[in-house]
Amino acid sequence: MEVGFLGLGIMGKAMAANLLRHGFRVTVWNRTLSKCQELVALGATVGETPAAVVARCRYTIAMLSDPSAALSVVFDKDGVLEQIGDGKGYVDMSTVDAATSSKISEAVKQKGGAFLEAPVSGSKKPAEDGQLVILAAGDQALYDDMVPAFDVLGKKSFFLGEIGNGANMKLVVNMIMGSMMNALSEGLSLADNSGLNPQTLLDVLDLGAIANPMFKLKGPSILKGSYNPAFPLKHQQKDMRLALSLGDENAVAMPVAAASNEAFKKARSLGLGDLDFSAVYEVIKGASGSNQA
Ligand SMILES: NC(=O)C1=CN([C@@H]2O[C@H](COP(=O)(O)OP(=O)(O)OC[C@H]3O[C@@H](n4cnc5c(N)ncnc54)[C@H](OP(=O)(O)O)[C@@H]3O)[C@@H](O)[C@H]2O)C=CC1
Ligand SMILES: O=CCCC(=O)O
Repeated sequence: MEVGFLGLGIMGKAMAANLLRHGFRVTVWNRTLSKCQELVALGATVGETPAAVVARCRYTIAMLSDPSAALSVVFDKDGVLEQIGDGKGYVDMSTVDAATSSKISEAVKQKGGAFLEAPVSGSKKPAEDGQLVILAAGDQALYDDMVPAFDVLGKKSFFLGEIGNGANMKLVVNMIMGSMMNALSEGLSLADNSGLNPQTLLDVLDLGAIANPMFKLKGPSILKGSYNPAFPLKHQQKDMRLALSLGDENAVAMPVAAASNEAFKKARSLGLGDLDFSAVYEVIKGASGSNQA
């Protein structure tokens, strides 16, 4: 199977490499074109523009930072829309809001193409290991065509029906995750400021009812002050913002998420946006005057 891949950031690079390892022929494009070279070394071909990739491939996947990037790659000059048409499918796996996804879907369909939104749960390591959870919605025939690729990229795919359901599911999941990261950070800070050993707190958490892979993975690196980005904080804040907007639309009160969003915004304002989202701990620690170095 031949696929195009647009966007070779933390996630896109790992996902495209995974497809290549599993025998897919992959044509890649990235805004910063030089980043394509690592994938060329693994056997990829480069398309000079999104349009060139779509012209070459029946199916094209995108993994881009945010709604503005997702729209730009489709609608701008040399974008996806210039070459999408009958018999071609476009699959956007970026985390965006339903309105962005619908706009892209309508435009692609108007040109005769098929569109699927398919954001993912899981970060850099699951992307490298093909262990993502895929939250697809939109064109069911395109979903069926993409199953071989989704089986390589993920451990489980959901088809959630109409456009917007995948985007919204992803935003709900990340809203919960962002709030949990804030709760963990407050807990670590409280333990530290109460004279407890934060590592012992992590050990206790890991044995109880709220044990989870995220606390287990991020807790120890937070205590080391190590925030090498797997999921950049600026993207987590974008997801909190989009989830809160979904809450506004549906009149759902989300005070916990709103407070968490403030902490992520503060972290961004302090220049922590490119670090891992667990760096929000630095804001919470700072606010409480932690004892920890
Ligand atoms: N990292 C993670 O753990 C996860 C991330 N996600 C979501 O996946 C998406 C990608 O995340 P991630 O790989 O971490 O992000 P990165 O910041 O590492 O990569 C972002 C990608 O988007 C491209 N891009 C940004 N702006 C534009 C633009 N205006 N036009 C064209 N391309 C653009 C970047 O190109 P360039 O290289 O030129 O800057 C890069 O390829 C996001 O929506 C994120 O929320 C979902 C699950 C997990
Ligand atoms: O959107 C990013 C999600 C990160 C994760 O699921 O670990």
